[in-house]
Amino acid sequence: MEDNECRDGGKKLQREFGGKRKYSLTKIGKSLVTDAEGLSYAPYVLQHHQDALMSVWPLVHEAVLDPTIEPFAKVHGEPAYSYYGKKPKMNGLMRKAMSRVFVPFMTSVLDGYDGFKGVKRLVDVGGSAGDCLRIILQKHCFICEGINFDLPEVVAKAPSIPEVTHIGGDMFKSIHVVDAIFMKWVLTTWTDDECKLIMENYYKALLAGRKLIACEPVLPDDSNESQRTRALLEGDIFVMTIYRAKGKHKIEQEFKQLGFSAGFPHLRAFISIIFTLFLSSKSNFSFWILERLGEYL
Ligand SMILES: C[S@@+](CC[C@H](N)C(=O)[O-])C[C@H]1O[C@@H](n2cnc3c(N)ncnc32)[C@H](O)[C@@H]1O
Repeated sequence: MEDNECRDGGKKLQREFGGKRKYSLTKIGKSLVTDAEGLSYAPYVLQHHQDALMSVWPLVHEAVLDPTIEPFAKVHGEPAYSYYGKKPKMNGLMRKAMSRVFVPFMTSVLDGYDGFKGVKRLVDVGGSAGDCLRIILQKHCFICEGINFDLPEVVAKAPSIPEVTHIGGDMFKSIHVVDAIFMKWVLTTWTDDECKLIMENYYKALLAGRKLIACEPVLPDDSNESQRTRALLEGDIFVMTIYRAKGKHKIEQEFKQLGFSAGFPHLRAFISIIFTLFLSSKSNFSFWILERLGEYL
């Protein structure tokens, strides 16, 4: 809560309660309390402050000086994805943390975007435990089958979800042929060359006229001091430190070039502002709808 808000709130309460000082939670404090939908930011805060992550931050400068250094792997001897896969407690906390982010995110996506129409088989690549897919299938009953595609060790622990098949694999090698590919928060952890490789595999897996729906954070062209830009850049630094030193957030033009180089000449961008991400800040996600050459209207 801003100082002014605190002072004004304090005065108001003193008036209302006959001069007696009363205390209440600030907006940020309230976000840590479980809401009516059973969600809270508390696991998100706890997840970001786990020892395994905190011990990596002091090495962030090394990754800036030399991007071949992976701070997480240097501290723990292996990359974050495989490390998390072996730690059920950490994985569980991350899932709880992410649910506070992806439930409002997916609700906002599905309220504002109708591009799933006509899709019968959908794959969520890097879908983790399949939670996003569950929300998509609940809203869009016309989708007959959802495939949650992630690393074998991740899907091995995924809970059973009606109409969802969990498939373990490697998106760098191949993925299943479907009507549409959904992907959220995946490209941002890979280099441009790796992103291109992933997207070329998607292109091969998609039949003519089908599409890739990519939901990724998009940086503004020019950096500024706004809370939104700061939150996006903070996400970029988080990825660099915890996941991949070479992974980076991109601006719109970079996404366009990437899609084009992987064979997707048509790109539509939908911008969604997700108010609830990163506590009080507004965060800007774009959905990049990449379509196969000339075959999709
Ligand atoms: C940042 S998480 C995003 C998870 C989910 N899409 C979301 O938005 O909450 C990236 C996901 O990609 C998965 N992943 C990493 N490497 C992969 C690979 N080679 N093939 C398939 N999935 C992979 C990770 O296991 C993880 O679940």
